[in-house]
Amino acid sequence: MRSVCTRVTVCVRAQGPRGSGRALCAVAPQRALCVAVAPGKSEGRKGAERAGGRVRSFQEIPHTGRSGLINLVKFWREDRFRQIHKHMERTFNALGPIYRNGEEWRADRLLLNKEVMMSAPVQRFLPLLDEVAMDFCRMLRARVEKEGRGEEGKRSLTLDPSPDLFRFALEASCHVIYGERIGLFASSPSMESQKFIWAVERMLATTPPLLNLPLGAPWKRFTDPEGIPALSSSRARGSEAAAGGQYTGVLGQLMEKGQLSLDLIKANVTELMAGGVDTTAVPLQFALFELGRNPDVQERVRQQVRASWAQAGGDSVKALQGAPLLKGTIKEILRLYPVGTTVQRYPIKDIVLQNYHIPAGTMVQACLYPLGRSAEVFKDPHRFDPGRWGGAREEGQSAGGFRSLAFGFGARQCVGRRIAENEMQLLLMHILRSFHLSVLSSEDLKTTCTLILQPETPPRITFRKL
Ligand code: HEM
Repeated sequence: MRSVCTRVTVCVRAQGPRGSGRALCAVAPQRALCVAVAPGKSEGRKGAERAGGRVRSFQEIPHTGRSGLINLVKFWREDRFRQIHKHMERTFNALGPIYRNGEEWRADRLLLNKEVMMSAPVQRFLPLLDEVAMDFCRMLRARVEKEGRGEEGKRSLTLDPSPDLFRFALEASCHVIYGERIGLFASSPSMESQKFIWAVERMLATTPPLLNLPLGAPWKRFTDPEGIPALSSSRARGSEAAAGGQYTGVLGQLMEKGQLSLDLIKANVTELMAGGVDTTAVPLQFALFELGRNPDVQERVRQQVRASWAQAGGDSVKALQGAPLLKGTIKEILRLYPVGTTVQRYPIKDIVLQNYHIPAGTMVQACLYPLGRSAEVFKDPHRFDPGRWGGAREEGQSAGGFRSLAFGFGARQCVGRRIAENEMQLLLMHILRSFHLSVLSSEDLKTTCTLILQPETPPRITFRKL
């Protein structure tokens, strides 16, 4: 294993609702270790040296000098959780993910993977995402034309796109999960859609406080059949559509195949909904900002998109394949702004990290924010460069695999990964074909950690029609 530095400090246990294992902040664990990947070069930093060849004990790991509880209280008092990613950047250096899962969980997850991770279902739901991405651009073009400045056909409009990006992510998630549009880009959504939108908004708003409490009434509402309004109608519609060979969405597919119990389907669909909205809406804000403040990069990505679009004859799915810089843009955004700031694992047996002994059961967190901004891992780490994720490895860089951990890794990696990647790439592709992007100020965005990493103030973007 590579040599890494370790540094213990206050840790928050990341545990999603219903023990989902998602990257969310909650209470202090009994024993925890935060780490960020660093290559062998880091050997020699404080605490990293070998102790006469022996493996150092867990107690010898350098720490902040306070007990976890005192640290936690201090964090609460000073409201430093919002800046925990910066705190990690200052304080952590190291790595060590390993993990376990029950057999039962694994069997269910493999069934879910068949609907959302494998290439065949992804190909089936891509057109659904594309339809929403194209609608978003149509809506934005109409708005720029109506409210923008400048000569007709070339108008520009400066706005905070975050509410529209949230609506886009919600509409796209619903289309893939339920196989149905909820009409967020329509001038007035139907009452059923409106109720659903309120339910999802409530679910997202009640999640952070509930992380510190046992499963409570607000979350239970989402596990009741009424909490998933689309469930019953989807069942009826699903069998009709499936009979006609039509793609019915993830929910329809799961119900059609009947391999998971209804309870598990409800749980998984709820989790997909909870995990799939702001996780994509927020990186899209960062992406528009970075493309806006890096016009040369923006132009390079646009040229590739245009060439690929022309070659694909206007087929979005094919065009994506010919524009790897779009994928690089997403990877680059998640490197600089990892929406979930850590990935956690509990080693099932004792391990050695950076020559320290880590007992089994210690929660080990890989801290993605400092990892993504480390000069030891990425050349010129503060430069926004989608091209760095292309085939050729950067000079002096080690194997790429664990440099991109924003979606986690292994069997427990983000189950919505393919949805998220494609949804974001498709939207950026259509935006770049339609608009030139710029920002009023190219100063770094201030970020805050409220459940996920996001801008303190959403950036305003100028969209100029092309
Ligand atoms: C840029 C977007 C996203 C990022 C960066 C992200 C990141 C992550 C990470 C780091 C994990 C934990 C993985 C691990 O421990 O190895 C996770 C889990 C999860 N994500 Fe995402 N996610 C994103 C989008 C989505 C979307 C769109 C959905 C749903 C459609 C989703 C649903 C989930 C679920 C359900 C889990 C729990 C999986 C399990 O434990 O089996 N995520 N995500």
